Formats: sequence, structure tokens, C-alpha cells
Amino acid sequence: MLVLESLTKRFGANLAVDRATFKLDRPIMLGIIGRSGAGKSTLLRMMNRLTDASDGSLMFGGRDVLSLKGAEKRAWQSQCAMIFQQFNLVPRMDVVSNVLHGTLNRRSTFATLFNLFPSDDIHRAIDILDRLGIAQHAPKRAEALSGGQQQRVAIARALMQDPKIILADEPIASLDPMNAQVVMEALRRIHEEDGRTVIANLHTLDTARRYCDRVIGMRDGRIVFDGTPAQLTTGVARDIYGADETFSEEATSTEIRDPQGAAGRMHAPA
Ligand SMILES: Nc1ncnc2c1ncn2[C@@H]1O[C@H](COP(=O)(O)OP(=O)(O)OP(=O)(O)O)[C@@H](O)[C@H]1O
Repeated sequence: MLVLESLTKRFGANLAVDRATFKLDRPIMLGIIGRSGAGKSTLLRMMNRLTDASDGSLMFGGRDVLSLKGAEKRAWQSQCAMIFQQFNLVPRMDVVSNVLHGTLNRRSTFATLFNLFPSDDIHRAIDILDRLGIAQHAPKRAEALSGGQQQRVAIARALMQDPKIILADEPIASLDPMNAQVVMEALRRIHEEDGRTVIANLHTLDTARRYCDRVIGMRDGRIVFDGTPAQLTTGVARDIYGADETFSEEATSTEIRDPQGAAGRMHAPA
């Protein structure tokens, strides 16, 4: 289904992603972990074609994704919709219009300029919001919602594109533990109920273990671990994070009991 072969990205002399190679042969929920700067975002951005790869190949369903141009490239970007840590919504626009913006790729400039949305799309947007438990917020401005609700709006916008793959770049890094759990559960349900592949960059081990079928660990641009959550032992995690024996899993935890909770991103000590 999805095959990465030696996918590489260089920024000048800096090798951000170094020959990333893996294969997904069925829809799964995949977590990518690693410390800050390991190359996780760059890998996702290459997969979505937001960033051009320097080398290597990316195939999906037998198609060469890296050679797609123009409309075909945009179609691919809809098929592997991306969500971001900071939600990337239009804050002053109402929730349902934000969700409908997920259909922009297939609408005319005129329709876009005047916010003319077909009623079928509007109904579908409300249905998706309902599924994510936030339909009651549809008329509100996006900025009036909590972070967890805004991230679910971003997921709804991605789902409007009916993607085969959802690429989530640190989807819960700005959220408190309770909202983080709601968002991760939503992504898991989307995978299980719709059969979509979800690939999420995560900075916490426990989240990767709890929600993902498979975990990839990156260090200095390289994939240094690829296995099941059960194989992700503390020793393996220590290698991925480049930490010594003082490495504590709790330093990468967002469990609800975590008193620092919303304090933000926590990376393992160097
Ligand atoms: N646009 C860019 N120009 C130059 N260097 C970049 C650019 N984007 C990323 N890098 C570099 O590539 C490397 C990998 O960065 P990347 O953001 O992919 O890591 P990451 O694992 O996602 O980290 P984080 O968790 O902090 O987002 C880093 O050394 C970073 O400085």
C-alpha cells in the first residue's frame, strides 16, 4: 500500500531524514517517536509533498508519489490529509466553514471567494462534527473553542477530503492530558471504523504505546526502531531518545495523573 524506500531530506549539510525505509501493507495506526529535531515532521511533510524529498522513493498503491505534479499532486495531498499541532484553523471563521474548507481543493475560486458551499457538503460537515462530538459548536467561531475541540475541528476538516491516510504532526502537543486523550481516541476510532491509516508524530511514549499498532523511532534523521508497542521497552526508548540510564519514561508522559499536564511539550533529557 505505502512504501518508503530510502526517503531522504537534506537541508544544506544537515541530513534531516536519512534513508527512511518502511512499508505499510494494510491500514494501521502508526506512531512516530523521537526527540526534538529527529526528523519526524520532515518525514511527514515529505509524505504529504509539502516538502520535496532530496532522494529516495515513496509509492502508494503502486503510484510514484514523488513525481506527481499540479492537480495530481493536490489530489494526493487530499488523500493524505494533514493535521498540525497548532490546528491551523481560521480563528474568526465559524466552525462549519472551517470544516468546509477541507473541500477547497475541488472547488472553484469563485465559490471559495464567496463561501458558497453545496448543501450536501454542509450536511456532511455537520455529520462529521457530530461524529466527533462537537456538532453543537458548528455555528461558533473556531477561536471560541477549547484546544481539544479545535483539534477535532481540524480532524473534521481533514475528513471532508475523505482521505486514505491522515498524517498528524504532534496532534496533542498543545493539549492538556484530558483533551489529548479525546483527540487520540478520535483518531483511533477513525482508523478502526473507517479503515483509514493514521500516522502520528508523538512526543510521548505512553501515547504511542496505548493507541498505535506499530511504532517507528527516529534518531538523528534515521529510523532506529520499527516494531510493536510491546517491543518498545524502556531500554529501546532510551536508545531512541539518546538518553542515559537516568532516562525516565515519565518525562515523556501525558497521562492524566501528570500534574504538569498542560505545561506543554516534554522531551526526554539529553
Ligand atoms: N525548513 C528547514 N530548513 C532547514 N532545516 C530544517 C528545516 N526544517 C527542519 N529542519 C531541520 O531538520 C531537522 C529535523 O527537523 P524536524 O522538524 O523534522 O524534527 P522533529 O523530529 O519533527 O522535531 P520537533 O519534534 O521539534 O518538531 C532538524 O535539524 C531541523 O533543524
